[in-house]
Amino acid sequence: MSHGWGYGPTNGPDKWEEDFPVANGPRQSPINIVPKEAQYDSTLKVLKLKYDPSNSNGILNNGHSFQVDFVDDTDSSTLTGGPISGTYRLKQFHFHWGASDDRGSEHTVNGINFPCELHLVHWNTKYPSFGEAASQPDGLAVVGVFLKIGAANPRLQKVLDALDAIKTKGKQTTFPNFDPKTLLPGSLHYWTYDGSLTTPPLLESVTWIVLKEPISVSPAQMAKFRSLLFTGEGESPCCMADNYRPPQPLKGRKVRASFK
Ligand SMILES: Cc1ccnc(S(N)(=O)=O)n1
Ligand SMILES: [Zn+2]
Repeated sequence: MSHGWGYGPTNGPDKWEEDFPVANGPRQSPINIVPKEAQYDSTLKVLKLKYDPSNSNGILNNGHSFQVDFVDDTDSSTLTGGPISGTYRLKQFHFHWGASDDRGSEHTVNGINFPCELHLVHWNTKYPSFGEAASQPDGLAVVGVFLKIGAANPRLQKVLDALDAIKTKGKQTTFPNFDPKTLLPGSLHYWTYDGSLTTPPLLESVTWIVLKEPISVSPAQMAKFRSLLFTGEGESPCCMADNYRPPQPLKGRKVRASFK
């Protein structure tokens, strides 16, 4: 790719291997999850997510999605338990979504797409920084949450109300006192497998933890996601949507389930 990666016909997921050959590696993400083929593992622990709302810092349109960044210089917002050992700190959360409600998630379940998927990105504190951790096979843990069309989700609204201030690429604003725990479903039952970042540099450093239960999002709220732009101020506008990578080959990996 002569220009930066993206989701268009000339720089989208099928082209990423040109600059990021790991795109064809053995543990790429996302994947299609087939519940009947997932192995129940009774040794998997309960997920423990402990988030301090005062750690939420800012919200940024990065030109591929938008992300809410967290102060991660202490162990005040962490993920422990589940399939991981040790302590992983929350770095940021972001979403992937479709131009229409029939697509948008990265992971699929029995080949079914959801309109949107939330990713909460955490890094292993056995490494000195997120950047260091991202290059290690056990460096990152991402919790994935599906969003399903239904009633408007009041917990999502605070995030969506901030999007008017970050419409174009590079715009950011403050986003204090937000508890990402409010975005989680009632059940923390999950599937887990060894994978990668789903956007370049596609590093194979992610323990994926995909929650079985979706949270709701209304059609009007989905329209809010789609009101963002991939493009910067003054550029010809391109609506931010279809910012998802399709499922990748499993290549012999096992998906485990924390539930029967
Ligand atoms: C922080 C980060 C970078 C790239 N990709 C991801 S993702 N989509 O795998 O969570 N997260
Ligand atoms: Zn993501």
